[in-house]
Amino acid sequence: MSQEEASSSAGGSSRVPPDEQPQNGGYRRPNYMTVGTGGTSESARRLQSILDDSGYGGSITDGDGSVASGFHPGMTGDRYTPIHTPGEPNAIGDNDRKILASHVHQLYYNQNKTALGRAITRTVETLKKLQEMNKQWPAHYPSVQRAPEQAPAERRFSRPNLQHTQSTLEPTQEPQQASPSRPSAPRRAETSIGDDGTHGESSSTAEKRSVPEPRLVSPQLAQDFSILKLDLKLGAASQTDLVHSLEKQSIAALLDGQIVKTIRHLYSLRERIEDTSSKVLVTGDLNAGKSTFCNALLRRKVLPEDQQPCTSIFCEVLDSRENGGIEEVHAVPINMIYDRNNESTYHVYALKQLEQIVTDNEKYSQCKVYVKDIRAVDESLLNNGVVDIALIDAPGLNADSLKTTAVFARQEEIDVVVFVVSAANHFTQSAREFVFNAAMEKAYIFMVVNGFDNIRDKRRCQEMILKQVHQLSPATFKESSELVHFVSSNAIPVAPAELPGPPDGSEPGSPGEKGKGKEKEKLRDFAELEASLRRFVLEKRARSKLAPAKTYLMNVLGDLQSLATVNRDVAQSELDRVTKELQDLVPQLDQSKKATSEAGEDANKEVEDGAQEIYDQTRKTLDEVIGNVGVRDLGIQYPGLLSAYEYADDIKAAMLQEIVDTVSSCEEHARQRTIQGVNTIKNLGLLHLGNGFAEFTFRADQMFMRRKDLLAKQVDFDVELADFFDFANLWERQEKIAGTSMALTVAGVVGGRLMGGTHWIDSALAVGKVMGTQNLRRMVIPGIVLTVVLAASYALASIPQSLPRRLSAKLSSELNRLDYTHENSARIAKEVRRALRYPAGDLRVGLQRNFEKLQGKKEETDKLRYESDVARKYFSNLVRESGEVKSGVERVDLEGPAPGVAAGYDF
Ligand SMILES: Nc1nc2c(ncn2[C@@H]2O[C@H](COP(=O)(O)OP(=O)(O)OP(=O)(O)O)[C@@H](O)[C@H]2O)c(=O)[nH]1
Repeated sequence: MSQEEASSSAGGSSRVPPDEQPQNGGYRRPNYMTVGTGGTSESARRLQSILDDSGYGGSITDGDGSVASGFHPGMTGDRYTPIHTPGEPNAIGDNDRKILASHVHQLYYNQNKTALGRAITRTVETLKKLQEMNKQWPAHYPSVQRAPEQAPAERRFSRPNLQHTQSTLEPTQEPQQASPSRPSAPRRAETSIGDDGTHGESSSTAEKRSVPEPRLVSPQLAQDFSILKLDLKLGAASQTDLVHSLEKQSIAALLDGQIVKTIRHLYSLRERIEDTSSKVLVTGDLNAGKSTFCNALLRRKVLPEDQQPCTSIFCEVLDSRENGGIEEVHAVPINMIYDRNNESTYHVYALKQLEQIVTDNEKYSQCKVYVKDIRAVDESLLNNGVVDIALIDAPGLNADSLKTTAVFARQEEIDVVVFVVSAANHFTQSAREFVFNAAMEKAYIFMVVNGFDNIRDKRRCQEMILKQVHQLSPATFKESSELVHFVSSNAIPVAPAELPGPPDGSEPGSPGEKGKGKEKEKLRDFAELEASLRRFVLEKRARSKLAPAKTYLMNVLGDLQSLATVNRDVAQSELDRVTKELQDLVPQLDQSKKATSEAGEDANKEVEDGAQEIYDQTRKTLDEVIGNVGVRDLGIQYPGLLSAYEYADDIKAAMLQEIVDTVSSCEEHARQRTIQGVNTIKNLGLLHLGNGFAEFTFRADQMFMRRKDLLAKQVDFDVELADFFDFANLWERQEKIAGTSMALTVAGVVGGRLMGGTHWIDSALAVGKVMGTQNLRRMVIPGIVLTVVLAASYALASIPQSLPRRLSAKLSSELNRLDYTHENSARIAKEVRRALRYPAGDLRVGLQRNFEKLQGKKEETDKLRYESDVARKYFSNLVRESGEVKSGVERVDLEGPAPGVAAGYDF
C-alpha cells in the first residue's frame, strides 16, 4: 500500500507529496480528500473509477500510461464507439477494473432485468383482471379501418380509424363503415400518403367520402394495436367489416384468446430474461478458420482444424461446469432432442474423439462439447464471471449448409453472430448471402477477418474487406473499429485438447511477453478482438434478452392503454345514457303504477255500474209491462161468446209475446249500454297504454246468443170458466155506472145481493118493505131468475174487459211465482258484466304488463348503470395503471451503462 493510500485508510487526510506529482504531463491519479474509514473510501473510489470508466477498457491505460480517451458513456448520454482498446491486460489493477466493470454492468443488467420482470408480472396480473372484466362487461374493441383498395404503402402509414363495435353506433354511419367494397374513384397513385387514407383523391370525392366519425371513435388513439390486435383476416373481407359483423360476445371471446396468448408470451419472455446464458454462433466460409478461431478463444485445441473442409455439424462448446465438471462430447443423433439429463438422447465421446465425429458424420445433428475453461475469469469468454457463454462452431457455408445456418442464426437464443471470413478469399457468394440476410435480422455482426498473416498488402486488404462489409451490413461497417477485426487465429498458442498441463510452464495462450515484433502484434490484435467480443457479447446479451421484453411490454401496455381509453369512454357514455334513461323511466314507472290502480278501478266501476244499471232498468221495464199488460190493447178482437175460449188463449199468447218482446228490447238496450261501456274501457286503455290496446274488436251481436229468455215459454196457466165471470169486478164497475135501468138496478141489487152479497137478507127485507109481503111472494121466483139471467148476460157481455185483467193477474202471479223479473234482469245484467269484463280484464292485464315491463326495464337499466359504472371505474384505473407500468418500462434504459458500442444500435 502506498503512503498516500495508507494515510487515507487511516482515516486522515493528506496531500500528495510534491515528488509524486506526474512528470512530463503524464497521467496521474486525481487527488482525493478522504473522510471516514479507509476501506470504504477505497472501494468507493474503485467503484467511482469504474462508473467513470463506464465499461471495459475505457480508462485502460495505453502504452504511454495515458487514459484512453473518448469512451465515457453515461447513464443516459449518447455514446459513441470507443477507439480500440489496448489489449495489454497486464497493467496493474486493470484486471480488477475489468472484473468490477463486469459486475457493475451485471448490476445494471440485473436492475433492468428485475424492473422488466416486475413489469411483466404486473402486466400479466392486469391482463388477467381484464380477462375477468371482459367476461362480465364484454370489452368494446376499436376496429382498425382499412380500405381494401388501399395501396400497401398507404396502409402502412394510414392512421387507424378506431371505432367501437357496439350497437351504439349511429345507424347512418354503419353502412358507410361497413361498405369498404363500394367502388370509389381511382386514387392518384402514391403522390402523398395521408393520415386518413383520403389523400390522393379529388377533393370532391374526399368530401363525399368523409364520413362523420362514429361516436366514441377515439381521435386520441393515434397508434395501431400491435399485440392485442384481433386476427380477423378471413377471406377478402376487411377487418372493419368483420368486427362489425361480429357479435359483442364473439369479439370478447376473440379478445380473450388474444389475452391468453399475450400472457403466455409474457411468461416466455420472463423465462428468457432470467436465463443467464448467451450463445455465440461462429460461422463463415469453408476453411475460413472458424475452428481455429474458436480454439484460439478457448486457448485449447478442442475443435478439429484441417486444411480440408472438416466441420460438418454444429459443435456447441460449453463450460464443463454445466456437465458436472466432466469434459466430454455429447453427440446428438439426428431427429433427437437433446436433454443433458437424459442419456438416451445423446452418445458420449471423449474430447479427442471429436475430430472423428465431426469430420466423418452422418449420424449426428450436433455435438455438445463440455470443456474446462483454463483461462482466468477476466480473460475467458466462456467463463467470464458474468454470463455463461456457449460458442457454436458451425459448418462452413456452402450451398447445402447455408439455409441451415441461416435458420440457426435466426433462433432467438443466438445473441451474437461471429462471421469468420478469410482475409485471402474475402466474401464468397454464400458468405455474402448469409451476411446480408443475417444483418437484417441481427443488425450487427461481429466480423473476424482471419489469416491476416497471409496478406502482404494489409492496408489494401483492410480497405477491400471494409468496402464489402459496407455493402453487406452498413450498421456493422459504421462500428467497424469495434466489430471488424483482422487477426491470425493460428498465431495464438493453444493447449492440446487433452490437458497435460500448461505448455512451457506458462498459461496456454497467454500472450505474455513471448514473441517478438510481428508475433506480438498478432497477439495484441487478437487480444483487442477478444476485448471487443466480450463487450459485444455482454452488451448484445443485455439487448437481445431485455430489449424484446421491453419492446413487447411497451406494445402490450400501449394496446392496453388504447383499449382501456376506448372502453372508459364507452362506459362513460353508456353510463350517461342509462342515467338519462333512468331519469325518464322513474316518473314513467310511477305513472304506470298509478294508472294500473286507477284505471283498473275505473274499469271495474264501469263494469259494475253498467251491470247494475241494466239490472235496474230491465226490472223496472218488465215490472211495468207485466203490471200493465192486462189493460193494454193487445190488438185482439173479441170474436163473441162462442169463441171465448180461443179469445182467452189468444190474449194469453199475446201477453206472453208482449213480455218476451219487452225482454228482447231490454236485451237490446243492454247491448247498447255494453258497447258504450266497452268504449269507455277502450278509451281508458288508449289513454294509458296507447294504440296497441284498442286492437281487439267487440262483437256486440254475440251477446245473449246462448242464454235466451226461456222462462216465457215455461209460463203456462189454464183459462178457467170463472175467468169469464168476473163478478167482483162487475160489482165494482156497477157502482160507477149511472142511469142503468131499474130492472137492472133491482136485478143488480137483488141479484148482486143474492149472488155475491153477504147481506142479501137485508136487501130482501128492504124490498119487502117497499113492495109488501104478498107482492113479494109473487115476484121472488121470477125476480131471482131474471136477476141471474141478467147478471150472467152482463158478465158475458163484459168478457173483453174483464178477461184480459183476469188473465194478466193470473200471468202476473205466475211470473211472480217464477221470479221472472228478477231472473231476467239478473241474466241480462250478468251478460253485460261478462261482456264488459273482457276489455276490463285486458286493460288490467295490459296495465299490469306495462308496469312490469317498465319495472323490468328499470331493473335492467339499474343493472346496466351499475355495470357501466364499474366498467368506467375499472377502465379508468386500467388507463392509469397501464400508463404507470408503461412509464416504468420506458425508464428501463438499455442504452445506459452498457460498455461498448454507441447508443443508436438498433438491435
Ligand atoms: N495462415 C493461417 N492459416 C490459418 C489461420 N487460421 C486457420 N488457418 C488454417 O486454415 C485451415 C482451416 O482451418 P479450420 O479452422 O479447420 O477452418 P474451418 O473454417 O473451421 O473449416 P471448416 O469448418 O471445415 O469449414 C487450417 O489448416 C488452419 O491451420 C490463420 O489465421 N492463418
